[in-house]
Amino acid sequence: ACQHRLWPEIDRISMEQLRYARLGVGEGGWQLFAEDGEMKMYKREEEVNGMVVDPLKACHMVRGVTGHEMCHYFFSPDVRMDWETTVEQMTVIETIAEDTLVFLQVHKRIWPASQRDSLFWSHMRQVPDHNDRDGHDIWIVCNHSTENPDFPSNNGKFVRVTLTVCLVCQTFIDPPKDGAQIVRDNITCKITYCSVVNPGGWAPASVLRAVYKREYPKFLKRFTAYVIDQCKEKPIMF
Ligand SMILES: CCCCCc1ccc(-c2ccc(S(=O)(=O)CCO)cc2)cc1[C@H]1C[C@H]1c1ccccn1
Repeated sequence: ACQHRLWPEIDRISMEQLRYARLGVGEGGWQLFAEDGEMKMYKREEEVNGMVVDPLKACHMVRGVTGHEMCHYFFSPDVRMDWETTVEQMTVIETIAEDTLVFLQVHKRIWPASQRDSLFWSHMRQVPDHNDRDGHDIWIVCNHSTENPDFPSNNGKFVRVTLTVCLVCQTFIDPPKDGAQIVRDNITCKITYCSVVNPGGWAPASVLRAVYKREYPKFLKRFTAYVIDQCKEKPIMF
């Protein structure tokens, strides 16, 4: 992977997104727009050329899974269609490394806008976390739009969205008493999910904001429930 032409960009954007995810929501005009238990969703209202591109930041605490497990299932193409209900087709068009893939996805049409597709590299990485006392690493998956001459955007069929997404997960362990073995009940995963999606072509602001408000909470709730369900009978992947 390190000699691939995209590697410098992949490395830079992944680390930029890690820093961005770890910034609090206290400053920068974030407004809380959805809450569900431990999940809090914030957005900023932004437009580019009259198109809504509202950045989103979701913070969540999930008990019983590790950050490695969360990122593993988010990254894996094999299970993508099990939890990603807003995607009609998903293809891995390039394998840059075992932790770095290029996806082409056709998204379900959102009436009255035209149907979208997305083409992005996806990179998963473990990052040592220096200021974490119990020394548990951070796992991140970063998805960022890219181009590929074999799959030109706006090929007449779909409008190509551009996106940058990151899922940053940190595992916290509440060690059991008397040195007993760690079980899932002793584990909590702190999740920060950030996304900026440019719709790629005009779509009514009211439609987009309504879709974002409906789809993002559903998406994150469904994904985290999926991972909890997949992991509960399996040995812990730290
Ligand atoms: C007129 C609609 C314009 C934009 C539609 C659109 C496309 C892709 C995406 C998107 C692309 C990737 C990701 S991911 O986290 O990398 C996982 C892999 O699939 C997530 C969401 C979002 C939206 C925006 C609707 C919004 C929306 C939000 C959550 C689910 C579905 N739709």
